[in-house]
Amino acid sequence: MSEAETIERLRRVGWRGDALPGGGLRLARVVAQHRAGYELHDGVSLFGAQPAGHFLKRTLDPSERPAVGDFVEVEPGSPPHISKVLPRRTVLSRAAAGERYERQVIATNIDYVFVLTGLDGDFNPARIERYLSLIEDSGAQPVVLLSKLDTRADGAELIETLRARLPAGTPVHAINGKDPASVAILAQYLQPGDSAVLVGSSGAGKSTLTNTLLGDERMATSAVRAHDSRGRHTTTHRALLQLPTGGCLIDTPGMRELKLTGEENLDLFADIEALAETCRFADCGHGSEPGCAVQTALDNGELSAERWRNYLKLRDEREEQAATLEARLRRQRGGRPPTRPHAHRGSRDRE
Ligand SMILES: Nc1nc2c(ncn2[C@@H]2O[C@H](COP(=O)(O)OP(=O)(O)OP(=O)(O)O)[C@@H](O)[C@H]2O)c(=O)[nH]1
Ligand SMILES: [Zn+2]
Repeated sequence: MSEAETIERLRRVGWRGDALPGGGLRLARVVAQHRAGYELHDGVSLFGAQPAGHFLKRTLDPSERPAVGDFVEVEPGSPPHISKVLPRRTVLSRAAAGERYERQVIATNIDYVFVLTGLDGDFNPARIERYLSLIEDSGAQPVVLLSKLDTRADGAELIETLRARLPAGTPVHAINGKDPASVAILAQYLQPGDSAVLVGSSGAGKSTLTNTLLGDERMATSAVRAHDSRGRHTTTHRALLQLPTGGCLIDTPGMRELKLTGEENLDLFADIEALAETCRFADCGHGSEPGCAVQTALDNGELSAERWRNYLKLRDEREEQAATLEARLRRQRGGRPPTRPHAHRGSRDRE
C-alpha cells in the first residue's frame, strides 16, 4: 500500500499529518482502553493490542502510556504490540483520584471540545466558564454548544448575554440536537482529520447530539460492536466514533466526568485578580476593609456581583483541592511539614 493510501485511511481516524513517520511500522489510533489491553483502529479495521514491556515499568510517568486518542506504532504479532506513542498534538487531562496525586490523561489529539449546555433549566454560564478553564491548557479549541434551542422563546437573548461574557472569539452555536439540519453547522469542526469530544452535564443532550451526528452510520457502529466480541454484544465502551462528515468523535467515560482540579488556572478572571491586587491591604478579604478595590468596583457596577461570586466559587474549589493534595502529600512524608518554601503573604500595608 502506498504512503498516500495509508494516510488516506488514517485520516478517517483523525490523522492530520501529510507524511508518515519513518520506520515502516503499522500506525493506528487507540480507540479504547480496557484492563485487558487496548483497542486500535487503523482506518479500516479494529484490532486488539498489548502495550510493549517498557510501558509497564512502575517508574514510568503514567501520562507516557498509550491513551485514548493516541497514534501509536504497532509491532505485528499475536497479539500485536504497541511499541511507541507518537507525539501528541493536544492532551486533555485531569487530576486523578487516588492515593498519589497525578495527572490522568483523558484523551489526546483532540482538536475541538464541544461544551454542551441545554438552554433549559441546565443553562448556567458560570459552568460553561469553568469548562473553558479546564480546556484552556489542553491545546484543543473549545466550541460552546447550546442545545434545546427549540424549547426556549428567549434563546437568542440568552445567547447574546453569553457571547458578551465569554472570551472574544469563542464560537457559540445554538442547536436543536434532534434536528440534523440544525446540527449541520457543526460539520465545519468534523471534517476528515478532525477529532472532537463532547462534554456537558447529565441531560444536556450529549447522546441525542451524538446520534444525530452519526445519522445513518449509527447502524454501522452497532454492527461493529456486535462482532468484535465474537458474536456477543460487547459491554465495553466504543470511544471513537467515525462520523459521516469524515471527522471523529471521541466519547470516553473519563471525558464525561470531566471535573475541576486543583491546577486549573483562573485566567478567565484575570481582570478580577488584577483588581484585587490594587486593594490597599495585600491580604484584603474584600469585605469591609478600607480601600478595597473589589468593593468599590462592585458598588459602582464595574464588577457584577454574579461574576464575583463565580470567581469566589472557582477559587474556593481550587484551594480546597490544593489543601487535599497538600494533606495527601504530608501523609506520604509521614506527617513532616513540606520541605519547599511556603509562599506566604503577610499583612502589610501597600501605602
Ligand atoms: N427539545 C429538545 N430536546 C432535547 C435536545 N437535546 C436533547 N434533548 C432531550 O433531552 C433529554 C436528555 O438528552 P440526552 O441526550 O440523553 O442527554 P445526555 O447529555 O446524553 O445525558 P446523560 O446520558 O445523562 O449524560 C432527552 O429527553 C432528549 O430527548 C434538543 O436539542 N431539543
Ligand atoms: Zn479588597
